[in-house]
Amino acid sequence: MAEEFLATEMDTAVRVVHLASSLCVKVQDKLRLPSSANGHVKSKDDDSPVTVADWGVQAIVSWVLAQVFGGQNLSIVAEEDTESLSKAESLGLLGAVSSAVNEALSEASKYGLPKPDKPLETTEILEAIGRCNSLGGPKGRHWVLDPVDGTLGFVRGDQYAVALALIENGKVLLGVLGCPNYPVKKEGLSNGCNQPGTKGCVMYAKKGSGQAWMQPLIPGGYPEAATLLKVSSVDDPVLATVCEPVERANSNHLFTAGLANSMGVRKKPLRVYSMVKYAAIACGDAEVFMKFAQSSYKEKIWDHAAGVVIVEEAGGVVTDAGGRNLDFSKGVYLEGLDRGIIACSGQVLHEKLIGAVYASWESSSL
Ligand SMILES: Nc1ncnc2c1ncn2[C@@H]1O[C@H](COP(=O)(O)OS(=O)(=O)O)[C@@H](OP(=O)(O)O)[C@H]1O
Ligand SMILES: [Mg+2]
Ligand SMILES: [Mg+2]
Ligand SMILES: [Mg+2]
Repeated sequence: MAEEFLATEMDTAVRVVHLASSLCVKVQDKLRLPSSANGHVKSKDDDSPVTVADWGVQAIVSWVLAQVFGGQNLSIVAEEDTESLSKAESLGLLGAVSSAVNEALSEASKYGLPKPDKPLETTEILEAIGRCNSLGGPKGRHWVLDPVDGTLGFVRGDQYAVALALIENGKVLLGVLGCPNYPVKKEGLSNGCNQPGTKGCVMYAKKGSGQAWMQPLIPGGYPEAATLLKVSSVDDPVLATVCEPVERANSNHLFTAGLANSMGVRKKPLRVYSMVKYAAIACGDAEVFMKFAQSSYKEKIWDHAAGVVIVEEAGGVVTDAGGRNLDFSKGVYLEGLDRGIIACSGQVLHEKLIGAVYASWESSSL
């Protein structure tokens, strides 16, 4: 019998996101200790934070993908690089990354993944991180990774996500989101996620399957059960929950409040770090997600690829503010994006929101 399309890719991606999420949980716990907080976080040139977890996840995902699919023709587009980590003054940080990576990889077989014969040397870890320097593009297969999305949320002990997607010829074929702090609902648990009282899940979907799935995160291993995800059936804006980025610098809160108000939304917006916003739409906890960054900012593919396919396969709609599909074929950036990104649980809310965008744009340029 022919193997199911992308079966190995999907299986590997889901398993490695579980493993990566376990690394993040441990690092986030350590960040709570005042003694290690500073040593595990660094500022990038744009003043955004990067942590042991960002580099650690990028290293293990890259290493596992290379083991399973061969390093030769592997293309990985990912957020982090090795520049600051390779500097002499970063020796302590590199040591912390190395410990986190080797601790996680020592558990890899519990996740059904390959495991190194001996702990990886720091040179191998830097190589794995540095290999993820592909620029993507319109042709061929590219893995797309945001090792920690919402790093600000991560360092603040809040929501964040591990996001891995596979793009082929510009289309997102599969997406996986690890959401270690996502509150898994009781209703979800009754359907097979049999870990009462836990938080944390991994969501995943394959393009065109019409299905999106959620597994609980379980400590130290890979779960048997998965639950089907479905977007909310609410299409009345009065009942809808709108989510958006926490930081004003990342999305225009005033503009989105105006849009929400004009489409008839009454509830206060839910401000959540990271692609957990896509997760909330996919599993029916929210109905609308909007992000309107400053016009000088170019959205990156790793901030959206996994979330978009999961929301779409769970029954939702994701477009730019002009109603067009996001274009993942142009390299690292979502080139040609019209103003902002909107994701809705269904067509009705989506049409109302697009209408509100047009009305507001016309009135603002009068
Ligand atoms: N100026 C600006 N405008 C818009 N977006 C930006 C900007 N700067 C960064 N980023 C990217 O936003 C990612 C975090 O988005 P969030 O939706 O999680 O924002 S927020 O943290 O809740 O405010 C964040 O992802 P991570 O770096 O992976 O955390 C960035 O890729
Ligand atoms: Mg990100
Ligand atoms: Mg990131
Ligand atoms: Mg970042």
